[in-house]
Amino acid sequence: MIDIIHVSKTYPKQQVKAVDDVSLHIDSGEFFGLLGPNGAGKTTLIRILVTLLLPTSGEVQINNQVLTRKRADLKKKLSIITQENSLRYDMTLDQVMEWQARLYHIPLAVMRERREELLDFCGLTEHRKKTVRKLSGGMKRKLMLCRALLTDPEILILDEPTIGLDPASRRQMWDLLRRLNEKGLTVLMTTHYIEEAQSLCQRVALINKGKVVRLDTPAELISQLGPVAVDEFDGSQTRSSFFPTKEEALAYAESITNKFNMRSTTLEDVFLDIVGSGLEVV
Ligand SMILES: Nc1ncnc2c1ncn2[C@@H]1O[C@H](COP(=O)(O)OP(=O)(O)OP(=O)(O)O)[C@@H](O)[C@H]1O
Repeated sequence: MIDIIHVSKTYPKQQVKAVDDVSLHIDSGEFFGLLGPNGAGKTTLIRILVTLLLPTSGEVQINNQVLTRKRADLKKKLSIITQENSLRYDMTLDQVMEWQARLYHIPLAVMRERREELLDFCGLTEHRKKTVRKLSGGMKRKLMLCRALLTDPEILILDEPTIGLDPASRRQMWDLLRRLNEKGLTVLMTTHYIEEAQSLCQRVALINKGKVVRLDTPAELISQLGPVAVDEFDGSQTRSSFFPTKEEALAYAESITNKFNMRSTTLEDVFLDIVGSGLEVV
């Protein structure tokens, strides 16, 4: 499990407070989402989680032990997939995995066995002799997933795992992540695709200006806003209103003259409501 305890980060030169007193507890086996607009502090927070950045104050604990750069035993439990494609284009898939094994001192025999399993799991076995430059965007993402799993982490951290992927590749990645989570892997991810968070995450934290402004299950966040939405177009823009029941939504819809559409509220509505409302902190 991960405990983020009163973590703040100020970038000294710019004096930007990117993360502002964030505390979060993420259980073992949880699928957890960090959502927030551009510049909210999500990437900074996950870089702190994997000790790529040091917090200005506060600490991170893994299984109740303080994480520092020197704690190789704790760092081994975490694996990160960053937003950037960090693969070498001249390497084959097999070579990418071998390279990773050497970096992490994984014995060759162990690497071979895991590589077979992981390439098969991600549906990449038939492409193993190709160089990275010949892979599609979706395949590259899957290879980054295989590489991140080679060290057999307890916690997988993903920064925008499906950015730039087409809908089919995105759903394939969702299935892989779901299956990994079902096997017990703790998953923490950031995403701008709110329907992705709604579909995958057991809990989400909404972050803005470095602070956690909401933390709950997607279903609870939707229920708090009102599970039935009425969109009305007033001739220049669409406005959404939210209601606890269909009856109340219908009563409202009948009282207006604008064209309307009634639908289920989504996590995206919650996100837009919070981000657009000046954000009161919980
Ligand atoms: N290396 C850096 N030096 C100075 N300021 C930075 C640095 N990295 C990020 N920031 C600033 O910190 C704040 C948080 O940025 P961060 O990248 O963590 O946000 P984010 O939520 O991940 O954004 P996005 O969704 O766009 O990836 C922003 O104001 C950003 O400009």
